[in-house]
Amino acid sequence: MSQLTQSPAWQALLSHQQEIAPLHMRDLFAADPARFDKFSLQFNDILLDYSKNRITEQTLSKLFALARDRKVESWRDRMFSGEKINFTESRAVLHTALRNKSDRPVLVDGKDVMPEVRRVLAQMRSFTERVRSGEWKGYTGKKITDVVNIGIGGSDLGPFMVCSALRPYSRPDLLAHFVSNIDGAQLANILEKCNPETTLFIVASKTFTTQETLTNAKSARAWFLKAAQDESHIAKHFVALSTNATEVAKFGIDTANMFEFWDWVGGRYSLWSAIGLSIALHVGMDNFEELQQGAFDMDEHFRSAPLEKNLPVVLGLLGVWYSNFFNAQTHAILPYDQSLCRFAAYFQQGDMESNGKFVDRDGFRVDYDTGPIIWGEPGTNGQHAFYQLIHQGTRLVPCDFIIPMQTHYPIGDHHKILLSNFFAQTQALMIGKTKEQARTELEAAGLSGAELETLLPHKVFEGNRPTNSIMFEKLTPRTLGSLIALYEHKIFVQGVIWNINSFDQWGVELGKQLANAMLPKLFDKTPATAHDASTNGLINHYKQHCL
Ligand SMILES: O=P(O)(O)OC[C@H]1O[C@H](O)[C@H](O)[C@@H](O)[C@@H]1O
Repeated sequence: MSQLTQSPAWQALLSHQQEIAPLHMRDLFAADPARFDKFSLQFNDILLDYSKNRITEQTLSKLFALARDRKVESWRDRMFSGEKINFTESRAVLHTALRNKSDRPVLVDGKDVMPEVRRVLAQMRSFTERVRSGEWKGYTGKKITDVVNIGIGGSDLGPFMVCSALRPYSRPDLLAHFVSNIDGAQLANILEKCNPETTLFIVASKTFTTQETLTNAKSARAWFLKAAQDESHIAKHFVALSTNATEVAKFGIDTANMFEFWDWVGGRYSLWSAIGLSIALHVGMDNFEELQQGAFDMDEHFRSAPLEKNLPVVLGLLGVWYSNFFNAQTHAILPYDQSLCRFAAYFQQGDMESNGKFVDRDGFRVDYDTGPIIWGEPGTNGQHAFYQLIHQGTRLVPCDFIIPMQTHYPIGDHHKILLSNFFAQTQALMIGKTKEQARTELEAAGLSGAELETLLPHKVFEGNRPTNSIMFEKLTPRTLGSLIALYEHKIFVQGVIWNINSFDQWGVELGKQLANAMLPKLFDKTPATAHDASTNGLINHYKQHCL
């Protein structure tokens, strides 16, 4: 048994789970009118209601004891202070420094990184202002109308998610597009909409070695040069966001047009860095800094609030409760806000790349589950697609429901309808519908006898399905910043409890290695023999049909 699973705090939760499992939330609510007040927290304009969880006060105190036992607070302080907690890459983890709005220095290897952070922010401000004002011109003297961010993973998902979320703050004459997939379809579809004279390409890659990004960027350059004819025009239409100046120069982008960030920024935590340039272009630098400010607000809360009042800690511990003590395999993120349509996709990388690890910090295979499968779609679309399983399936699916109280798009009573669905779904998942209630309803509808009995079991909802509800005033840049940081720190808390390194991602390497080795063999007819029978068979099937 691992240190974690044999710890008294873990063992106490294991036996406590036996007491909680038979309890139904509707009885817990009936027994305690103050349950909402006890189990909800407010941070700025964000309300977190976690009362619809299978918990009692005892559960929480045992979960907080686990957090203390795992030294969550000291790990948190080590992260903020620039210690190299990403030990497999020997790196500090300092996305929080990128949005540090205080005058506190942040030291890496004894050197304050804040002057560099501020230098790049100023560079971003001056560049975005020139582009947005029209002072920065394309090669024929026209202003930029389209920005195409070419990147993948952390160099795509964050900016894409935020640009979609903050669309109400954007200008219609400066559009942001995103190309990530190596599948030429995506690049082709976007280039179709763009004019080379007025398009700015942002090549976003932390390492500047990522195959997809470099291939897409080369093709974009070829498309551009076909019109512009002259390589000297590239400087007006291509900029790079990277930690790797050497590779940027090799690619042919002048390093004067490079916006730098640093190896202590993880790819999936990089939207706060120069990787956010497309956001700053789309919504303006003031709004980008507001987004950072919102994240900084949450950082301050995470650093200073007692665990019991700490939103990221509470969310993290509830996730551990279901993953490890109720065997929940997944966690759904369900924003009732179309603008957050990429929020779950963003945190698929954020969470699954961070905590999808089977080896602990000491190199041992864990004997407990780590990161859950993250998924989700905006409400109400999900209701008409997969909610059936959440309501009546055999699996426990803890869900986060997220909604702004005010909409940027006040059309008729759309938003009230959206809100009513939001309120109703978490209630339905909690309360369910008993056999007796279902029977009464069927009888009221005129059914009886065998007909009623046949239908009855299908009309029962067990309920007792856990949800968190997150409500906030309006999806502003600042609130969005706080929300993203909330989830980032939740992931951190869980990684600490599970004793894993949440900041490396070796698991993405093997597939890349094998693909690189295979690529040169896809150009001639020589049958593949070097692999297993399935892989040989697939490659040879392709060769027979296409070469
Ligand atoms: O920014 P890049 O260096 O191009 O990396 C892009 C992405 O690719 C990698 O495979 C990692 O899994 C991601 O964490 C990263 O965000």
